[in-house]
Amino acid sequence: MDHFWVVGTGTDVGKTFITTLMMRYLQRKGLKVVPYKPVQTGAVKKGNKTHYSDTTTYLTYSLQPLSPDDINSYSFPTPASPHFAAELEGEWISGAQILNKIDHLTKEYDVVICEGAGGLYVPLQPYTSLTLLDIIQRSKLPAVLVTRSNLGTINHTLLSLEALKSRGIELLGIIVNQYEHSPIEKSNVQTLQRFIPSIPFVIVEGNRTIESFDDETIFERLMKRELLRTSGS
Ligand SMILES: Nc1ncnc2c1ncn2[C@@H]1O[C@H](COP(=O)(O)OP(=O)(O)OP(=O)(O)O)[C@@H](O)[C@H]1O
Ligand SMILES: C[C@H](N)[C@H](N)CCCCCC(=O)O
Ligand SMILES: [Mg+2]
Repeated sequence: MDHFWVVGTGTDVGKTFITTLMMRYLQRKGLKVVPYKPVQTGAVKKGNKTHYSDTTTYLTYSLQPLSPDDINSYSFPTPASPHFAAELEGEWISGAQILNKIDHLTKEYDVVICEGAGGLYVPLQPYTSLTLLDIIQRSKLPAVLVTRSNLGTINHTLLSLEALKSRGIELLGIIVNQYEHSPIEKSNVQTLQRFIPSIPFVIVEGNRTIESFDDETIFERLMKRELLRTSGS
């Protein structure tokens, strides 16, 4: 079975939103799916409770039971780069631990969807050059890139694609998120398609709920055959 990363051109582009949509889409195909957020930062306080929006979103919207231990390795309260958020807590993010976890999960689930933290060149440790991109490369899994639709996305998207290509990371597709149908967004998508002619594009509209995508097959053309095969098919 293919497992893959959902990565972004930066933070807040919609990686969790898209991961959740793809999780539900594949769960509805009868596949046993786990979203895995290796490192999340930025605790959300509600009253005397603290939670993390990424894993809370997975748990809230999953159509299958999820074990909290399976969906995350590191959580740090400061909304900052993983290397700094970990340092503030006196913690150390181990790349080997993340890769071992992914290996374990791929043996337990039909599909593992790994979500990045921020963009690609995100440091994981305060005194080394280890980045999320290194981990993605070492995992040998392909990636879906989530990008914005508005002004600035052309450069951010092409730079991110260059980074993936330079590491030999297979690109499954590009998801243009929070699309609002403006002329500049239409031009942005056409321009990106001109620069990246052979890759599937999926346009995801903004201001919609997770459930509102349930009956859509927007990910059909993204999914390689292996992802759609359910047992016995
Ligand atoms: N297509 C969409 N429609 C409606 N809301 C969206 C959409 N995409 C993203 N959002 C909302 O925008 C916010 C940022 O999205 P999200 O949390 O998925 O970003 P992210 O890339 O995962 O960020 P991080 O780098 O922190 O992991 C969230 O509140 C999310 O629910
Ligand atoms: C806090 C935020 N929502 C993400 N969890 C982490 C973003 C890291 C960005 C690092 C950087 O590119 O400066
Ligand atoms: Mg997220």
